[in-house]
Amino acid sequence: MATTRKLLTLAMVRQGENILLGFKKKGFGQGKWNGFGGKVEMGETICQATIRELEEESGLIAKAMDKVAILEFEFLNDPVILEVHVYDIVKYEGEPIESDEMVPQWFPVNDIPYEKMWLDDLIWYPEYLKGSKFKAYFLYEGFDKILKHSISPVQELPL
Ligand SMILES: Nc1ncnc2c1[nH]c(=O)n2[C@H]1C[C@H](O)[C@@H](COP(=O)(O)OP(=O)(O)OP(=O)(O)O)O1
Repeated sequence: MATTRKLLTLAMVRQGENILLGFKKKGFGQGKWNGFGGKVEMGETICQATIRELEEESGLIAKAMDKVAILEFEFLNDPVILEVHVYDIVKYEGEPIESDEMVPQWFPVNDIPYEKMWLDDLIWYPEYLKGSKFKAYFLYEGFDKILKHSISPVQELPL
């Protein structure tokens, strides 16, 4: 089966011991808490898409960011691989506001609502919270079962 890749972004916003998550009101991942992001559109760089999606979904304007991970998601019997570029938003302006897609809320990092998040988050958030840079791969069967995964630290990530 020939595979195709879809590029997506995910912006992580942390302030000290708190992390900002958004409750997805509609679309893919509806009913889950997640970082802020979406598809990279035609003619856009991954960085531009990260900034646009963060503003659209949370109202925050990214001023400095650092790529921390690339996550690959494959779904059994689905030729589309999701390649999610994860950025730590180091500096931003504005206050979180509810959007059409997301309801933002701060959570203490030791009380992240993993039971209402993607299963894979439980695996890679701890790496992110440690400050590591990494690549990870997840093979899902449906949306609620991970058949296989790998996670490996890296020194550098491509922009
Ligand atoms: N498994 C998993 N864990 C953590 N985060 C994610 C996943 N799968 C994902 O797709 N994501 C992230 C990556 C993106 O940030 C969003 C999905 O974006 P989506 O809502 O599909 O993209 P938009 O461009 O905003 O969508 P529409 O506006 O076209 O509906 O979840």
